[in-house]
Amino acid sequence: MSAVPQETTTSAVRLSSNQYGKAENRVVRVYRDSARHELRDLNVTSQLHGDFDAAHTEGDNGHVVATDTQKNTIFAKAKEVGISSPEHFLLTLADHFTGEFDWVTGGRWAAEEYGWSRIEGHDHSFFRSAPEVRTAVLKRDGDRDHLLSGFYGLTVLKTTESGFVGYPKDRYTTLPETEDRILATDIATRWRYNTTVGVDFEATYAKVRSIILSTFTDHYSYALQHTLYQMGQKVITEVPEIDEIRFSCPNKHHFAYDLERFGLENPNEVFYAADRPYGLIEATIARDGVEDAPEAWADVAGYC
Ligand SMILES: O=c1[nH]c(=O)c2[nH]c(=O)[nH]c2[nH]1
Repeated sequence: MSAVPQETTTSAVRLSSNQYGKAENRVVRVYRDSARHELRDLNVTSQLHGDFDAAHTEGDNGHVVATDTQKNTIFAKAKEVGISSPEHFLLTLADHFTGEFDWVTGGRWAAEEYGWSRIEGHDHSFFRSAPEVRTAVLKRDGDRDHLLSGFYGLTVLKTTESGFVGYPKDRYTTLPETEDRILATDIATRWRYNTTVGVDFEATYAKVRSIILSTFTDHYSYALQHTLYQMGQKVITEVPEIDEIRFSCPNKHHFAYDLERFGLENPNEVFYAADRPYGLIEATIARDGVEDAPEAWADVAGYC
């Protein structure tokens, strides 16, 4: 039997949003201008927006700045411009790609930074020290920039000055009220700058981190929700360049272990640290009167 040629049909489609680039370039910049070396350790992703229609629809790569070229540019800029902060480095990349290629109208550049400290003050030996990973995401669309900074993985715990009472009780509620419990969480946060001009990103990062940590300690927490709100309120109050801050924080439950079975009292001294399930508390605190900017957050995975 001879095969009957099948008629193939193609649905009418159009190319909608697209972006492309090189993800997770692990660039380490060492400054060796003196015997006392400095170090920045980043994981950088570059993705371009613009007129790449023909590449998708025609197979014409005339506009496709190769992802390999984007990778090389990241390493070249680490040498030429240096890395004074993740945010400044991303702005450098954005200026380069939008300046160099007419059809590149914007993009998304993201970085994570890993913190190192000197081993006993040593000139050129370091240990990975920062408990948190610092993050930055820059989205450029024409002449509009959206810049998010943040961190994740900063684990904090307080052994008292936290409680949880007053919640509704129904037939499925078993949780006893407590006015004295452990409060522990891994802080993940991102904040949105209202400008990229004239900001000292290093100082601002240190300030926000410090506000978040000191706020965790400075009040009686009625719930993790209550604590996140206070952290956000303080950041927005004290940092005029920030209009919005988001938190995503697990409530890392610590249950007082039942020692009565062994004839022992346990006045909040011995706990079982459960790893799952965990409460997941997320909140955005925004400056009053300022419009939301959903496009700034569009490509951020999860809540923040
Ligand atoms: O800080 C808390 N927030 C909650 O929403 C909650 N729910 C719960 O069971 N424990 C807690 N703790």
